[in-house]
Amino acid sequence: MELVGSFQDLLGECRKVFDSGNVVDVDQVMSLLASYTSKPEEWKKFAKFDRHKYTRNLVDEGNGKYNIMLLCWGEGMASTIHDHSNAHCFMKNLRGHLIERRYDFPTEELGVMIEKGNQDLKLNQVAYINDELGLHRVENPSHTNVAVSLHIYIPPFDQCHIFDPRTGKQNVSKMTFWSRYGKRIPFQIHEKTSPPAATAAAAWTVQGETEENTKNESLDNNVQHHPQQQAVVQVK
Ligand SMILES: N[C@@H](CS(=O)O)C(=O)O
Ligand SMILES: [Fe+2]
Repeated sequence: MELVGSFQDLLGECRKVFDSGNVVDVDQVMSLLASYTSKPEEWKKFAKFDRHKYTRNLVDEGNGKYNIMLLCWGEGMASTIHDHSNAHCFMKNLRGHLIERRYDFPTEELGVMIEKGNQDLKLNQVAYINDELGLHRVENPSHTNVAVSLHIYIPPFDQCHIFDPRTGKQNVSKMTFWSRYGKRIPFQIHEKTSPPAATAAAAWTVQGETEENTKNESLDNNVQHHPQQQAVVQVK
């Protein structure tokens, strides 16, 4: 495969590939993503960070067929264990270092979820997951550097399941964009789709946290690198 020259070219190539049929050739898309060398000046207008949680920034709505977005991870930020609503999920590291941890769907007998493998996603590396391959969570392990990843979801989805790592219980999490096409989305109040807090509360306890500061029903889940500090909890 030829090298993709720029971020804009990559978006154009994705459009061609995904418009050309209904079958997703995973290897082809992975090679396409791998062939682009990240240049921050080409994508930085989409990369908008928040202090408290990782952000999802829409780059291309893909004619309704797929979504391309940049995810911006502050120091120590992470997602919690989640699925991808039966979509294909491609990701590529555009900046920094990320770790992807994988899990199986919990069985009927719920219990602590055990990581079945993990991979480092170094700069420019590409990964792929779908629900048949299992669940995952992603984290920026750095205390000092931010990270940015490009994600492609085909078909697009706006909610997924999140899983309590201690019990395997699942909840629905609505997913939103922090910005679209480089423009910040005005503050919105989102209806909660999850059951009452009691069921979700347990989902977010990271080692060392108290129950009180863990009521969080969203997909983001900051890693607590400094046990002496309290983890920041997003309140929607
Ligand atoms: N799938 C997650 C990001 S990740 O942790 O893979 C999302 O779209 O927000
Ligand atoms: Fe994911």
